[in-house]
Amino acid sequence: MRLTIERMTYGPDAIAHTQEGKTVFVSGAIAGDVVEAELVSDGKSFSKARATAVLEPSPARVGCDWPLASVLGCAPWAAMAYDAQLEAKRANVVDALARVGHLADAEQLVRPCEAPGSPWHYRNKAELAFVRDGRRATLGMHALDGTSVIKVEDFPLLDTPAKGPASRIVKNVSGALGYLAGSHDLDIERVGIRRSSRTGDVEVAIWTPTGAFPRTQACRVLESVGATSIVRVMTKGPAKARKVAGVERLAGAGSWSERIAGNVMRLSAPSFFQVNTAGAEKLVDLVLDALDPHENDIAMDLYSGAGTFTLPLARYTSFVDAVESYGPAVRDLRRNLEEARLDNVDAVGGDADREFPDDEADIIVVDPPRAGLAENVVRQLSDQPARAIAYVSCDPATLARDLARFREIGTYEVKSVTPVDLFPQTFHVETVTRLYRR
Ligand SMILES: C[S@@+](CC[C@H](N)C(=O)[O-])C[C@H]1O[C@@H](n2cnc3c(N)ncnc32)[C@H](O)[C@@H]1O
Repeated sequence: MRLTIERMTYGPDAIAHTQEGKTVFVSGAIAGDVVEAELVSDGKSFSKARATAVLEPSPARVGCDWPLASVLGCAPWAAMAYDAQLEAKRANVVDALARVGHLADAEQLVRPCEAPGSPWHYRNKAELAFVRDGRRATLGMHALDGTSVIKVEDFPLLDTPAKGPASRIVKNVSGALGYLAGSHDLDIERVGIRRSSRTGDVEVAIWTPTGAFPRTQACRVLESVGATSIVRVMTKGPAKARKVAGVERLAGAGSWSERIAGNVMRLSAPSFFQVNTAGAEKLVDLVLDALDPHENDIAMDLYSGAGTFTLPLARYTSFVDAVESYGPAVRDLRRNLEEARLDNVDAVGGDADREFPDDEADIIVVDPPRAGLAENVVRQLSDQPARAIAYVSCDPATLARDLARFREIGTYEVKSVTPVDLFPQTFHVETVTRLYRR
């Protein structure tokens, strides 16, 4: 079947229509391509297809030096020129606001997509799958089709120092664990690598179930990989709802630090931190710009994590109420505040809805996970006297739903939505929305 690709979805696929007008989600193609495609599934309202040949390439089609980009799930848009990626991300945000949030002025609200860093080598973190077949071990990434783990020794999305052992960290860790697997029953679920070219910190986190682990031997083989910290994160519970049971320091610092927006943040392996430091710094800029903090202000930071926005807000305001539900992140936040000598923050561990601060805030930042804000959090925020709310979101659809709820209640007006590209070569997009009190 010959298809002309119209646009990208908020996902790895692109969209085309058959001559009869049926929507087809096409993998392996980008907007502007004309492709030959084979049907993968044919549903009632839409079909799925896979491009088998590019008949006429899109003007936005570019070559990519990384051969694994098209097979791994981590760079599904790598065949698209970077400018076209930014435009497609903005279009997806407009589409979500219009379709999900029914915001008729979506096109006017959404600004051009910001591109704060390099389109490659931007990640401070690599998450690698570990699979064993007898004594052979593979450290790699899941293939786009989810059927296998492909060995990865070079990961060009990872921030890479020019020299030193840390420049080959993925290859080094792969070699070390492969060697160890030859003589030990290694029950490893995955391996996380965090690296900062700003602080020089490199952390290797080995995720395993609780129970026996050859820690002495693991330390010995990992000694020369170039890490400043090696930890074991122990997990328990059923596969789909695995919980962190504890973090054990195997060697070095036992945590990882990053410098961002004039602050140093120290993080334990399971705590959230944006994978793109330059991008996170742009978010801080946009949030501060939206909130315009004054020294007598009371600020609120819901879903604060380890303090990306809490620390700058604490420097510019008189007091910050921070709420974060994940224990290790709350501990990181308290330690980061202590090290920065900031004592004007109440760092509360708990759910943002149940632990919603009693204070009346002047300015508020919220940065929830993909699920967005609980309906009651929107209600509680709408009851606040704050002059401005900055809503940082990583999911355009839940953002759209929440903005529609803010509009319905009516105390806050949506002024603008700025997309920020923290995840080049992928469809993911972060946004900062400004809401001002009417
Ligand atoms: C997208 S992260 C943002 C963290 C932080 N603002 C940052 O930029 O590093 C979302 C955070 O919300 C936390 N979280 C998830 N559900 C929550 C809830 N119901 N109440 C409070 N925090 C929650 C997560 O643990 C995570 O740290």
